[in-house]
Amino acid sequence: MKPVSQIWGEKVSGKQEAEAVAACNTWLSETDGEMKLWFEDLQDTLQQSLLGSPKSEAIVKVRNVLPAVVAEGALALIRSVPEEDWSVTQNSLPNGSAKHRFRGAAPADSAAVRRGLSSTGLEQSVSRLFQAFASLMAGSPFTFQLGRYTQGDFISPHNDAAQMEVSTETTGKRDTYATCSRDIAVIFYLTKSWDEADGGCFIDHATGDVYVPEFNSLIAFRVPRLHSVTPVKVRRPRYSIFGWFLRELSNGPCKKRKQKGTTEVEKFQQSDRRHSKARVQRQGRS
Ligand SMILES: O=C(O)CCC(=O)C(=O)O
Ligand SMILES: [Fe+2]
Repeated sequence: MKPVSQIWGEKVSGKQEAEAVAACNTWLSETDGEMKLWFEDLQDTLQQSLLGSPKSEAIVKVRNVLPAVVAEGALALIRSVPEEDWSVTQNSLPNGSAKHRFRGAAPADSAAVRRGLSSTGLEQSVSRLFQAFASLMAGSPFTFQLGRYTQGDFISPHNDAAQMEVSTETTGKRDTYATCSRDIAVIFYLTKSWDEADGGCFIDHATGDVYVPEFNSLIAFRVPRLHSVTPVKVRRPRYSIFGWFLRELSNGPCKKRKQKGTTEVEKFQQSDRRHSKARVQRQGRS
């Protein structure tokens, strides 16, 4: 980590960032302690409002999702992701997906998060963060990733509906795969002092409501739901953790993968590797 970094006009002390990351890691690793208690209320709120009967039509917004010091650590963590790990995604999907452009990093599904927990450094910290969010809907398979929108980035109206094959469990060296559809979308915002005038606002097309990304808050909703992100107007990055809780469609998990490189995370990782390779070549490293 740099001793003092200048990030789009924000002075950040490397020491403060390192301390925030350490506090975040400590809290997240206490799975049976404070974190579990902290998330209990949030779990109830989300599960009752999104899974209750009749099916909820509302978007749930929750403030102060993490203790303040942990949220600071999560922001420091996302800022410390190396530039080459951020992959641009823009209208590259052949399935007629909505127009969009933003950067994503560290995509992970349920099994990838479990594997990441036994690694070290940034990968472990990010996995812990994803695991914490995953506990909000314990038992559901999921996919999460880090998001970064900079000037001009956006997503045009779309409803998030998609099906995918994800690895849901790891037993020994073998992953179990299942065909899933997105069921609940969650977006956790990590950018400070963001105004409507900065763009990058979440628009709910069902109601016309505008959600300005608010530091340490999340929104969640049932998929499908038409929404968009307005173009970011400032150079300052808009950071988020976003993803979906999934519903298994197949009759029981499929034990064997159909084809190498077919899961959503693998596709992303392949494009990420191409992207990193291009950068490494440009930088003249071997
Ligand atoms: O970041 C947001 O506010 C929404 C992101 C979104 O809609 C998506 O990634 O599908
Ligand atoms: Fe979306």
